[in-house]
Amino acid sequence: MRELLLKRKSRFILYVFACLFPVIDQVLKNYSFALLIGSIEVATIDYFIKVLMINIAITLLGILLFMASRFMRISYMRDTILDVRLNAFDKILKKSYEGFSKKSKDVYISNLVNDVNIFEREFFFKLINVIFRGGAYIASIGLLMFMDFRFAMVMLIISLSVFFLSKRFEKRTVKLQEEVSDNNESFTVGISNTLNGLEILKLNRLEDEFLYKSLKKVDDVERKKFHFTVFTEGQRSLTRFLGYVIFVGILMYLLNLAFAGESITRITFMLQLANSCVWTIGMVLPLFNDLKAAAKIYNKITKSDGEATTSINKKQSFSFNKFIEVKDLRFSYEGKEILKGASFTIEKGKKYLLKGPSGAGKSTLIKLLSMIYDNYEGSIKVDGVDFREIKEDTINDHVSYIYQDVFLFEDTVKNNITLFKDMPEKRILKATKHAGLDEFLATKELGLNEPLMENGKNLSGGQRQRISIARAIIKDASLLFVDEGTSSLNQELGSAIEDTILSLDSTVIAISHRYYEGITEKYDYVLELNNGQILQHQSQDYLREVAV
Ligand SMILES: Nc1ncnc2c1ncn2[C@@H]1O[C@H](COP(=O)(O)OP(=O)(O)OP(=O)(O)O)[C@@H](O)[C@H]1O
Repeated sequence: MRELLLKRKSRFILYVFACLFPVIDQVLKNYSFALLIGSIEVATIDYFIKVLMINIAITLLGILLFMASRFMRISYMRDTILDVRLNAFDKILKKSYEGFSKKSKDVYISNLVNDVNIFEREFFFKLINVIFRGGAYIASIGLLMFMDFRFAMVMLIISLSVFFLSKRFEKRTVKLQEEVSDNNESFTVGISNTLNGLEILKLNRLEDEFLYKSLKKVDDVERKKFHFTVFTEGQRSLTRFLGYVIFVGILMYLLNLAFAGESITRITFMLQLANSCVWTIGMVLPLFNDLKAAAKIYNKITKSDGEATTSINKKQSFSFNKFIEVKDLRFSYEGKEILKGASFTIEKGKKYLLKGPSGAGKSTLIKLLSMIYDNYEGSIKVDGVDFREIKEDTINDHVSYIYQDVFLFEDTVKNNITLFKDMPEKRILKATKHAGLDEFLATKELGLNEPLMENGKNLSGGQRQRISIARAIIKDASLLFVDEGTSSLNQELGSAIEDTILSLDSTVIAISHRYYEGITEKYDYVLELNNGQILQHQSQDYLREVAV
């Protein structure tokens, strides 16, 4: 939190000063009010007019101070909130794929929207109040020390006692704010799931059931917010009540001074200063707890979860010229063993067809070979270098993927294929031709510049798949992973695309449940995954055996 506020140190100091401007205004107003009351005692029209002029001048000064304070604070707050959003986004982007996929993406959306909003709403509003009230308290107690040292010391001791009392509420306040944040996450995930499956819900007339579930989640969020508000307001009420009790004591003491002959102006001014101390006790102390809660939210959305987000200890870069050797590979999901000592070798330039029953672990194996997971046993080495020593980001330039689930950006066909890189048009057209996109592009007035809707909503499944295939082809990567890459294409196009994939120079490791006559035989090897083990076959032999 401190590093965020002090990132712009001089502007933060200016911000604190700006928050203190109203303190000057308040002290001056207290004094001018005391003069006004005191004018009853003096009882001359000249004195009254003088006091009135002072009051008007102080009111005008107050307006100027308010405007200056706001102007000086606003840009600092705006830039700091922008930093919070950037830091929160940065934390998500720096996550490893494995770390990222542990939570639903909607949790991250909730962090970026709900939590940032909580922070924005709570933090600066509370901070300005703490600084202003804290400043007013120090100014008031300082002036009181000049006027009546003993009285000021008693006020100080009372304030410290209430401060320690309110500290006892801190833990619970932070916890309740965290619960609000967690419930916001769960609500966002629930709503997103409902919207994602809306088509199925409508077709099966399940809307009411899901509406009820959503309402329940809204209810949970609101209940948590209510608990938080009740608890924080409860604190405020308690400290306010203590404030009233203290105020009655102060009033009795000042009445005694008045009976002893102290001037009305002085007594009124002391009353105003003491009042400002009492209100500080009543209002600032609970705000400290609210600030702590907002800071906790900031840490939650911007600080690392403790998982390794970068590969700082890894020194090697990915380079694949000969072999990838997998030895005795074991991998489990939460105790469920998927790979049980698989060993095989991938030779550069060869084409591998990964076969196995549904749920055998084929996609998992591809994730391990593309360095998405690293919590495995055994070893994976590329040209003799252990995967665990290779920086994850260095593999990206060497690997392409064609998956069944295609992600498309809300941008042109061209940018979706080149992934926003500058590439010669000739190279793009070659890739679109190989991916079977020519016919589709010919129907579009803007051709490659045809805009796509969010995730390619305006395309058919096959068209989306072909764009992803062109994206993989154009990358010209040394290693190409294909997971059911042609499943949404018809037999004719699927076989043509698979033929294209097999004609690339890349080493191909593909999962496919489809058999294309005369094409599938072009794979060099079949890796058969069964019961966590890999059996490597010459593809011709394997396919002949299966056909029999
Ligand atoms: N992130 C995950 N967390 C926990 N279990 C998982 C996860 N991903 C996959 N599994 C489980 O691991 C097993 C292997 O899944 P995987 O997707 O690798 O199989 P597959 O052979 O590709 O299956 P299919 O041919 O049906 O796509 C399955 O039982 C699956 O339920």
